Amino acid sequence: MQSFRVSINEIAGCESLPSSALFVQTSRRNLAAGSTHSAPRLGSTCRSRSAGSITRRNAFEATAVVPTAPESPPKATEVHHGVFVESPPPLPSHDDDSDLEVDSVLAKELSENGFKSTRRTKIICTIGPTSSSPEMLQILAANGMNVARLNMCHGTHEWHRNIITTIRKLNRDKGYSVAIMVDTEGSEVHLQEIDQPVKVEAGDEYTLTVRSGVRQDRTIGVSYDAFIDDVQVGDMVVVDGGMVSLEVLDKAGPDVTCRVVDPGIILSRANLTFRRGGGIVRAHNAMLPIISSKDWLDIDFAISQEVDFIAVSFVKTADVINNLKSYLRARSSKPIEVVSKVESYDSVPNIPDIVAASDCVMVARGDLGAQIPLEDVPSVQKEIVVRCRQMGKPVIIASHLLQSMMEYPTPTRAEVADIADVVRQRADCLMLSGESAVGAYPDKAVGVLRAVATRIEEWCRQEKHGNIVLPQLTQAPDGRTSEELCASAATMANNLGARAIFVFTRRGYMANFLSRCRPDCPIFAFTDKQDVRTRLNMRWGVMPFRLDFGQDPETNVDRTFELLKRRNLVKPDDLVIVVSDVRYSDKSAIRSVQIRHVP
Ligand SMILES: Nc1ncnc2c1ncn2[C@@H]1O[C@H](COP(=O)(O)OP(=O)(O)OP(=O)(O)O)[C@@H](O)[C@H]1O
Ligand SMILES: CC(=O)C(=O)O
Ligand SMILES: [K+]
Ligand SMILES: [Mg+2]
Repeated sequence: MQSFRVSINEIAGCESLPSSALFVQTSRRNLAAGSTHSAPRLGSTCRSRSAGSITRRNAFEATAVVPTAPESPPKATEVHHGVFVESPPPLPSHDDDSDLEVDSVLAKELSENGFKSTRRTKIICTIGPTSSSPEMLQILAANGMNVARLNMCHGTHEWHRNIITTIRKLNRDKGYSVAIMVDTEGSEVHLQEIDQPVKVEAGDEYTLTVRSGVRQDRTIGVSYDAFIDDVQVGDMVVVDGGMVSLEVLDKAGPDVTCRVVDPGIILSRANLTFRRGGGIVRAHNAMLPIISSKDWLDIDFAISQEVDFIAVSFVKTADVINNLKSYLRARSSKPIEVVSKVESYDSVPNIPDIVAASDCVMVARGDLGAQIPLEDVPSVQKEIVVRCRQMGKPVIIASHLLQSMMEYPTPTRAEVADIADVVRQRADCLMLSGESAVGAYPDKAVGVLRAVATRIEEWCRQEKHGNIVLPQLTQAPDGRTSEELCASAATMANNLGARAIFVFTRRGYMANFLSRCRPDCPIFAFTDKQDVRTRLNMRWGVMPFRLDFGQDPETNVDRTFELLKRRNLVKPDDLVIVVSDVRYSDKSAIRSVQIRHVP
C-alpha cells in the first residue's frame, strides 16, 4: 500500500525566521522502513518473538503455553460499573527488546478496546484509610487512577511516605505510572482530630473548644485560637461546607456551646466556616499566611519524596504561587508542578492571575461551596475550566462527585449527571476525596468515573460538544510556531479522522499544546524523561510513553511504530499525525507535522 508523508518542517534554531517561514515538503515514504515484522494478532497464543524476546502483550498471552514465563497472572474481569475486581496482568515496565515504557492499564485498554475507547479525562484519588493497603492501591491503579492525592490535613509523614513507597513499587513492578500529589493543609479553621466520624442529630448540643488535647464526650477541639473571638452567639457554624450546621448558643472562655440544626456526620479535622445574617463571616484567620509553617514542613517533605505535584490550599492571590515556585526552583532538583486550589472567597476575583501563575488549577468545590453561595459554584467552575483551557493549564474538578458512594455501592443519577457535565466541559481531571479515602467503595467509585467519562467523551465527539475558541497563548516566535503546529496537527487529525496524534517531546510542552486543542483522537506523547511522562498523567487526552530518543527523528518515528505494533497498540495502515519537537544536545531541533500510515 502506498502512502505519502506531508511534512511541515521548520529549520532548527532559526529564531530570526518569521514563524511563517515553514517549508512544506512531500516525499514518498520508505515502504520498507520498519516493516519487517508482522504485527502479532490479538488473542494469538503464538510466541511472537521479535529481536529475541517476546513482546509485552504476548508475554501475557504466552504464559499459558510457556512454563518459563515469569508470571502467570489472572485475567482481569469486568463487573458492575466497569470495575476490575482483579488487577490486570502485571506487565514488566521494560521490554527486554525496547526502550519504550507505557502504563500497563493504558496498554491493556488500547489493545483490547482500540483508540476510540481510551479515556481522555484523568482520574485522581485521595488516599486514606480505606485505600492505603497495597492491595487497594493496586486495584485503584488497575482501574485507572492516574494521580494519587495525599492530604496533609491527615496522617503523619511516615504514613504518607509508606503510601508513596507502595505506589512507586507498584509502578515499578506492575507497569503503572501513577503520579503523586501532595495537598497542603493551609491556615483555615478546622476541627481537631477525632478517632471516629461522629453522627450528630438535630437538637444535640456540642461544645467546640480551643483548649488543646481535650477528649470528652460531645466536645471537639478547634484548631485556631481566635475562633473564640471571631464567633458570636447566634452565628451558624458550618462544618465541611454544610455537611453539618450548628447554631452558637453560648460562649464561655475557651468553650463555645452549639446546638445541631442540620444533622449529619462530622469527620476528623473537618473545616469550619461561620455565617451571620446569611453571609459568610470574614474571620481573623483570613489574615493568616496561605502557606503556614506546618505547610512549609510538608512542602519540604514533598520535595524530599520527589512528588510530581504540590496542591496549595486556600490560595487567594498569585503571589503565594510565585513565591512557592521560586522556592521549588531553588530547593528541588526535580521539577514539581504547583496546583492552585480555588476554594476561598478571596480567590474568586483573582482567578485570571492565579491561573496564569499556576501550573495546574483545582476547583475545590467542598470548601468553595462553604465560602461562596452554593448556587454560584457551577458558574465559577465553568469560568475556571474555560480559562484554564484557554491558558493551557490542566484543571481538576474536585469534591462530592460521588458523595453517596461513601456509603452506597451505586451512585445517584444526579451524581452521574454532574460527572457528565464536568466531562462535557472538557476538564482535565476528576478527583475523588472521601469516596476513595474513607468511603466503603473506593474501587467502584473509580469504576463509575471511568465508565461515565468514557461514555460521555464518546458522546462529545459525536455531538461536537465542548469546542471553544482558543486565543493565541504565546508571544515569542519560538512558542508561536509550536502552538500553531499543534493547532494545525489537531485540526488535521480531526478532519482526516486520524487514529492518534504522536508527539515527540522532551519537556512536554508540545503535548500540552495538543491537549489544549482537545482533539478527537488520543495524543500519544513520547518523552525520554520519566518525570515528564508521569506529570503528563494530568493532561486531558495525553497517553504518556517513555522512550529513549535516537539522534535521527525519522528513525525515532519508525522505531516507535515498530515498538507499538509489536504490542498491538497500533495496526498497519492506521492513520497517525506525527508531531515532533525534539531538541538535541547540540541545540539543534526539528519541528514537524507529518501525516503517516503505520507501515
Ligand atoms: N490520610 C488520611 N487519613 C485519614 N483520613 C483521611 C485521610 N485523607 C483523607 N481522609 C478523610 O477523608 C475525608 C475526605 O478527604 P479529603 O482529604 O479529600 O478532604 P477534603 O475536605 O475534600 O479536602 P481538604 O481538606 O483539602 O479540603 C477527610 O475528611 C478525612 O476524614
Ligand atoms: C478538595 C478540597 O480541598 C475541597 O473541595 O475543599
Ligand atoms: K488539604
Ligand atoms: Mg478544601
